[in-house]
Amino acid sequence: MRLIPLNTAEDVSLWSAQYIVDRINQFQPTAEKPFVLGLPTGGTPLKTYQKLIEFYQAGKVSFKHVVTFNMDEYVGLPKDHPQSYHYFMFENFFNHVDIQPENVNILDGMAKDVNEECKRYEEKIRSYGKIHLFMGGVGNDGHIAFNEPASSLSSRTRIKTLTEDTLMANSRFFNDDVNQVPKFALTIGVGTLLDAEEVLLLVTGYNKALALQACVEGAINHLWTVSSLQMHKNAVIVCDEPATQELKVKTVKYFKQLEENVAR
Ligand SMILES: N[C@@H]1[C@@H](O)[C@H](O)[C@@H](COP(=O)(O)O)O[C@@H]1O
Repeated sequence: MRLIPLNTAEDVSLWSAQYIVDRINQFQPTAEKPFVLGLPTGGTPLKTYQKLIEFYQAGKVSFKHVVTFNMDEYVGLPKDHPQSYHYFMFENFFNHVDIQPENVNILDGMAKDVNEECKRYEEKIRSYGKIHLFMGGVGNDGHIAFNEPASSLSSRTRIKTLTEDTLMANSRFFNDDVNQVPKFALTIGVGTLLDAEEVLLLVTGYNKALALQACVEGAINHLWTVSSLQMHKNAVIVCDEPATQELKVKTVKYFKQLEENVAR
């Protein structure tokens, strides 16, 4: 695991966007050999998307041969609902870059047969071999995608019931009315995420401090599904200073020193 402790959320967005751009450019994607990128929604990655758009506008990256898979989607929200993850992704990212719409994959939360939809999604990912880089955020309770506490650490894409904590946290997008938040979501599994070649996790703000502690210092535990990243061969976690509040000073120092050595 690599932990990159930065100062501000702004630093996290710039670092992560640059990292993604570098990965895409190193890969030199073509129509026959596209770069496969996993993507999250939420407040945390918003600025990363803005930076990616800026890099695209400056001619530093193209998404023409990038295929994307989003992590999750609410059940029962149509694609044009302003709080659906479909809407979020097109509004905040896809509409502003040169990605080909047929290369965008997002779970269909309106599917008649959700189990079939989840199976189809897994098969589509497999048809590309693997996801090269999966960017993610984390919930206050340590959930990754919508893998709520006690999700199996080998789970695959499926429907999940959202916890009270998540409904409360996400009610800020639904007029602060918890009753408007969908109770179910389709989500990639922890196993699906761990299959990616590389995972890039963004963690910002005080309210993520316990989740970051569980991820970096805690034992692997299904109650904090983000801790599963300890089993991944290539997990990079980028955080701001407020998110490190619950980490030991020694832990932060250790990872900072490692990064200084990398830079030299
Ligand atoms: N399913 C999403 C997660 O993928 C996201 O990581 C989390 C945190 O979102 P935010 O970045 O807004 O704190 O919210 C939702 O529950």
